[in-house]
Amino acid sequence: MNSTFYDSEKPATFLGLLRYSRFFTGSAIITAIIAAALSIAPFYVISLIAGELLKPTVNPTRLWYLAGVAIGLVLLRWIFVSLSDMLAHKGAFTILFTLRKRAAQKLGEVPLSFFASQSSGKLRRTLYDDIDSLESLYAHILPNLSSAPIVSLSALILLFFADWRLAIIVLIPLPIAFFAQWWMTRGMGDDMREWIGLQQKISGEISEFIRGVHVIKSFGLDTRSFGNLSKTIHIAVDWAHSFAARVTRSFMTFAILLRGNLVLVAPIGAIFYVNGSLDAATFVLFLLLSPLVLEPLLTLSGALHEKMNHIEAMDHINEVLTAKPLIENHNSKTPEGPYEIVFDDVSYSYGKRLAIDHVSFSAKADKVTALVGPSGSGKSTLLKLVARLYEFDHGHLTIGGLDVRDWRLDDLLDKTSIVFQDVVLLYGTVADNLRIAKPDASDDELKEACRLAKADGFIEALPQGYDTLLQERGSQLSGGERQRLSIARAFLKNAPILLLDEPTSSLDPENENLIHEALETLYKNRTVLIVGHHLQNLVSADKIIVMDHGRLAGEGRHEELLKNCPTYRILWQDQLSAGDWSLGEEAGEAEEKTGSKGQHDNTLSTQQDVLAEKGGQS
Ligand SMILES: Nc1ncnc2c1ncn2[C@@H]1O[C@H](COP(=O)(O)OP(=O)(O)OP(=O)(O)O)[C@@H](O)[C@H]1O
Repeated sequence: MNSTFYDSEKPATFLGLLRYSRFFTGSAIITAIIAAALSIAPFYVISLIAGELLKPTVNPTRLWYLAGVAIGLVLLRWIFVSLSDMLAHKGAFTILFTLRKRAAQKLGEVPLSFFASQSSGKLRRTLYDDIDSLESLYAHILPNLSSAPIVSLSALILLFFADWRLAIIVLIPLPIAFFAQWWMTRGMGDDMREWIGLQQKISGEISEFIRGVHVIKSFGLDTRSFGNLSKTIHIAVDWAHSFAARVTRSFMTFAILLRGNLVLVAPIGAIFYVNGSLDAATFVLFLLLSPLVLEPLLTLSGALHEKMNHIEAMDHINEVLTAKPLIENHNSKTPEGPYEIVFDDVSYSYGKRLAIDHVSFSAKADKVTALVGPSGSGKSTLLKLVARLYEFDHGHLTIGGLDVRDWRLDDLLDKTSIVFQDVVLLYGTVADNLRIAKPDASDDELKEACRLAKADGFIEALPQGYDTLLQERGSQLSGGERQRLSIARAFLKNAPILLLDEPTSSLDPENENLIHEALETLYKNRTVLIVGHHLQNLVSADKIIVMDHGRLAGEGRHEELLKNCPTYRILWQDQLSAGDWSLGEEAGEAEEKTGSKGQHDNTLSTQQDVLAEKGGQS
């Protein structure tokens, strides 16, 4: 992650990217220019043949000779065209590959907040479509652009040498065509931007559609219910029709005017021929070459249209390439531990939305600190700040005495195990997914970690056990199974800092108890920061931090908070009510029980105990 093979944060430019493939693209341009020069030569030879044929006595040997030369030149031109095409494609794919690698490297360096500001559809379009679209630039447009002027210029020079009067006639449509083109394409740059914006919108909405299709189905709705997507597609189709009509009109006018020079050259050349001021061979040469003088301008015009697309694509690519990476201080020495985590007046906003508001607290080394609070109060954000997935805006955050921004990122990730609510499983086997936590883990280590995480049972029941290929995002596993795999990863990694964001949120009560036993083992001698909603599972935490609307509402042990922290008391009471029993007597029972369970009771579930008792009684 630390090694960069490019200038980080520098935007890419069309010319700058050529340095990734100097040899191939340079050779492609040279061979395209040679091919262009060769494309004029056969016409000259053909005009000589025509002149020969119009002589009173035809020399067959010379005719055969000239025909042979013309065919040879055509063949030679095709060899250079093919060579140029092959080299240009090699060059283009080298550039695309390097650019994609550069973008992927940058995505690995930016904080998670970068992804929050981009829709996944847009990002995918940038990495795939926008980068792919540059292929036509380097493989086709660039060689064509380099050779087109050569064809024009060499044909024009030849014609000026042959007859300067008629050569001027050849050029007459040029200013008229340019004026017409400019007139008809005014304001199209903005239209193009609008078009690209529409495409991005569709791409984003398609991603939403795919992500949300199960919700649509589960509510018995059909695809017509995706009003936004279909509305955007209809707007895009109407827009594309009217835009295509405008582009076609302007392009056709330009093309007709440029190709129209023959309309002037043929009659005026005929007059010159009849009055004897132009010989037959030269006249034929003009008839053959006149269209070629201005025709390459059509290539140039097409390339300019394409360039608008490419400018837009390059803007998107540069949004990724110039994104600010996380700053690393490579000189700092990673602390050896113990790893106390201290928030000192820390604030963080998602854009303009303040999520953490001047929060200060410490999570003692090798102790369990629980983060609780109403939904949206900022608990998960605090965990993400510790793992530096987001960069806090204000205050200080230290781990083991060192500012988190001074930690080497690799070391920080190395010392931290994270279990999130949304478990990310990648395409690969169960074992591959586990080894993300420890690439060199032996099979026995995998099995031991899974045993501790209570994941061994279901893995062994899979068709190929640890070698079972997981479908996309592990969709053949239940939420609880995916979560247990994630906990197994934490066991495997064996890091001294443990960040858990509702690790048991997808588990049924039976599994939840099992996992809590497993987690108790995992907690030993680690600094643990755990976000949880089920307070009854957290009452024996060494410290509980209560968050409310991004602020610290209280801190301490369960009993202290029940007395001193209204937010906590409300949360606790809400949970007792949600447990389907009244707050009166039984809530009191629960509190009493909590108090009586002592400071280091490992069975964390007060409410479950009470409920179990209720079950036993009934
Ligand atoms: N990526 C994001 N972009 C914008 N706002 C966000 C983002 N993630 C979270 N927020 C907002 O920040 C605030 C804190 O969110 P956070 O997820 O930290 O809360 P939480 O206490 O963990 O919530 P929950 O218990 O529901 O998981 C919320 O108001 C949330 O809407």
